[in-house]
Amino acid sequence: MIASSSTQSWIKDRSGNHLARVICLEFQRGSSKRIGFRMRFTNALGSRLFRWCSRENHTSVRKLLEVDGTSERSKLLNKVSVLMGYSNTQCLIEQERACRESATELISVFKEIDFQEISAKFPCIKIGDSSPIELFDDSASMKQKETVLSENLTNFIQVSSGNLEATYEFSDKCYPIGPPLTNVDHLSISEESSLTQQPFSNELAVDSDACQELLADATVPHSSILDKSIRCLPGTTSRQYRQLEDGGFHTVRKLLQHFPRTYADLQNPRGSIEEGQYIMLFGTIISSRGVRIKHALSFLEVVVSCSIIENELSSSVKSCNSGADQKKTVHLHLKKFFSGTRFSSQSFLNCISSKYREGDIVYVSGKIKKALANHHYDLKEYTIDMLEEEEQQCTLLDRKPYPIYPSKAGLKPSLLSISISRALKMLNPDIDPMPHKVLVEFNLPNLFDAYMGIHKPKNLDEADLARRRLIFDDFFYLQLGRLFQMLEAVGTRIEKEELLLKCKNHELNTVGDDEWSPLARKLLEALPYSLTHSQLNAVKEIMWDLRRPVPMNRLLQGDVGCGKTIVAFLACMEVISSGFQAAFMVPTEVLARQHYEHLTSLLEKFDGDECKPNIALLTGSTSTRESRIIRNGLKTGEIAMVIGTHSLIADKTVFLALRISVIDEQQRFGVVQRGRFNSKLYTPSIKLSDDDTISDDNSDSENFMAPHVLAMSATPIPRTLALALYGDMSLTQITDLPPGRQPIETFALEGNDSGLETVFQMMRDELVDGGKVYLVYPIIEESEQLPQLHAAKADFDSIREKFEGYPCGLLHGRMHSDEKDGALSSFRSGETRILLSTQVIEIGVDVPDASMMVVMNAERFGIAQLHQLRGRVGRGERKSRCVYLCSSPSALPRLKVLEKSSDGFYLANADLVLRGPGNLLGRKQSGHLPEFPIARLESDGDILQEAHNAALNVLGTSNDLALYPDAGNIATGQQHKCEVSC
Ligand SMILES: Nc1ncnc2c1ncn2[C@@H]1O[C@H](COP(=O)(O)OP(=O)(O)OP(=O)(O)O)[C@@H](O)[C@H]1O
Repeated sequence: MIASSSTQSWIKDRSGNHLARVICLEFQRGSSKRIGFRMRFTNALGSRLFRWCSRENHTSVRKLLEVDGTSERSKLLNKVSVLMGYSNTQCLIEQERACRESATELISVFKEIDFQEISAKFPCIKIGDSSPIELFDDSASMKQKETVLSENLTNFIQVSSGNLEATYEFSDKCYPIGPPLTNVDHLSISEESSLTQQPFSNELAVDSDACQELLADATVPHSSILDKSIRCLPGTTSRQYRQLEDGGFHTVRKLLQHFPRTYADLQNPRGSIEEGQYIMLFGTIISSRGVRIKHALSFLEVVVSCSIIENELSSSVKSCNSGADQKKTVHLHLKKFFSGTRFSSQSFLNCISSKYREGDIVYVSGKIKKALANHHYDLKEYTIDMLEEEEQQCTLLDRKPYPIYPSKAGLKPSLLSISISRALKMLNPDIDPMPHKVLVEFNLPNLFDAYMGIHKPKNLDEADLARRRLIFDDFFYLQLGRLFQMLEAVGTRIEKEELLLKCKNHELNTVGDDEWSPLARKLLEALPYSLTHSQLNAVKEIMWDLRRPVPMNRLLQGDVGCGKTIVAFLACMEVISSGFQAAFMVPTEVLARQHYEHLTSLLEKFDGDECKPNIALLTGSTSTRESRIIRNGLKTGEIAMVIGTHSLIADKTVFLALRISVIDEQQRFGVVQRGRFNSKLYTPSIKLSDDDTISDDNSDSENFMAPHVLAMSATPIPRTLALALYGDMSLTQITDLPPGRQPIETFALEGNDSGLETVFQMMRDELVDGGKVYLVYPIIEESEQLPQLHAAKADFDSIREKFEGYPCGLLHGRMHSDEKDGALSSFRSGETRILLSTQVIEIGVDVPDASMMVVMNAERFGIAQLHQLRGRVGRGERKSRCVYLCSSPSALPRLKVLEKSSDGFYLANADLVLRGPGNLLGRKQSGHLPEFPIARLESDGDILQEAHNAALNVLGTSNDLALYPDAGNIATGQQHKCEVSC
């Protein structure tokens, strides 16, 4: 295959040192000819390239990877080496070796430098992959620093090759200050990269020894113990080291940051064991055997005996001691089947069964299936953790919470747990770089106690406090980094202090309504209502952003029905008034049409046609001919604003001069889609010809500026957490509802016959009174698997019969878009009075006089979703009602929460409380915050606020952090944490 020049430059751009090392490794393994042990090629090169090209959608490289078979893989290595600029693989390997020899030399130079002294003098912050930001910027110390560094490094730089200099970044901007060991590790032992294997394993041993010496050096700051290679863990075999490194655990810190997913209660639960139940129990192995069933089938059976307390009331076994606790022993059978002749040999079976010794204490979890004998159960989909270390068994005896670790990269939780225990033993109590004052002020444990508390808690409170501290760290360094970067951009001390004050006070920068553009003012006048106080503030704030010569990136957040749409429309009018274009993207066609009709009706009220902007609607169901006309209009600038769905991000949609993109309900769009939308909007809009003068007073740079982005969301997120969540987005919140809104009366009822009858009567009353009713269903058609669920289509006829005289409509996702629009507009116009719908109406649908909603099988929806659905009623001045019907009484308590409150924030928290702390440290809960492994979106806003305040205080007392010499260590040592780009 002849690689194109784009493939070549693509690979060159990414090759760096990593790829060269991977090639060496693969080559070494693939050509190993040890007798009886021919090592195979690994997949490291393939997986690395594959990850890159899938991320960047590079098809020609992907094709390059489509090789298999040993000889093919050696060809692949050769090909990639050539693309990287070497003559062949051999040549690459020789150069790499030379490089490593120089690296050993570098280590000896490092040894002579007093890094602690340097880093204490010149602390720096390093966030993610960014270059270190120096915290000391006065020129005198700069000179001093340069002298120190140059004196120490001149020797080395003279002997090192250019290649090496580039690799280790000895440039003016990037000094090897801060904990040097991270860099030394980087050179010799392992990298914080996801390389699956290390090349030159023999040489590694040499480098590793050299590094161990360095690590033991007394000048090393304590916190850098955390950055030691895991190869310093005592009692770990080299196979385990390899496994851990392959799993991404290269340093002690990485290992300690593998947090438990939950804690098991060491008292086995009370109650009875039931079929299908998922249990977690401690017990003792009483037998383990490998059994051959036939020549190619065998199984391993481990029997675990567990003792549980069974309460008389919940027991199926009768006892004469009414109400007393009974201790009962149950036997759990854990079976694993093997097929294949090589798994049926006696030696294999002996080997696997000997791994589970009689008397070993284990922790098992899985699903219960009754066995034939009394008190015997099969455990399906099980996991078994051995409590191998004495310490773990003590935990059991002391009845402390037992941490359960998630597996990672195929590593057994037991290996992780043991390695973590060993890492904890190595920790020093003074590893904490956080200023002591901060810990006292926010009542936080130190880092040592936090790691101990999260991995070996004495009780759940201690685990929770530890978790708090670790979340605080994540947020604190992020805030410190961000604020510090902001301050760096500002010149004098007074300006810096002013900026900090502004951050503390959230001071508003606004443009008064008398200064708005004529179009925005006309739209304001056309409204049948006046804006609420926070709507007005939001518009003023946005207008201020729109006037600045840098692109706005703002999130407009407000509860359902608070009136975000008009705020966004006004922003669009402002840019259209200056001759630019606006794009308004929404997640559904129904919503796009609704916004389009709403805006056109407002524009119709403008006097005189000449100033009315040209608005278009572009969705997936717009006909090809019409789309072509609209796209052409956008390209020529004839159309000033387009409202639509994903079609707006299609490649063929090109704008002449796009200046603002509004993204409604932005959480509905994936990050990738949003990114695509932004980048798409950035490029095509710059194609202006020489005579395309948009506005006399716009400079060229303004015309070529990327568009402003205004994202809208009704998701109730605490302000502070939203700041972390949406990175560098500014936040505007609408906190009040339009006047005249009446609270929605809410009822949660059981959907049995009498419940349904009550609801139907309420509906009848509402219809007689002139209201309109939504009936919301979880599914469209009846399902055999879920017979308890009501279905929209199936109920349609019976509802029509029941409410004769009141026309009914049907709306669901499988309908054609014309039919959907028809159903919604009939309901809006009053032609139909009852609308049977699925949750397609959840987002944004606005029928102000809809006055009642009934949600069938409400237990199928989340609380936030039910709150959004309820927001479809009560959008006008009419008193509205909402009824949640559930199919089982057990769901009622959850729904009753909605009866009590209509505050989105309160409900988000209540949801959390109701779900219980269960998966306390689970990643799932923090789905929105991938950068923060243990922070929870719903509950940890206050920690972020505290971290924000702490960072402000730290920078307030010392703008350049000179008073916090440890800050350099803080920041560099914690660089892995601040992976969010700032
Ligand atoms: N200041 C106001 N006074 C009276 N009515 C208003 C005001 N602002 C908006 N409205 C009306 O309130 C209703 C809801 O507004 P809008 O659709 O913009 O809400 P939203 O914040 O987008 O809600 P959702 O998140 O549910 O989509 C609309 O009918 C709108 O015309």
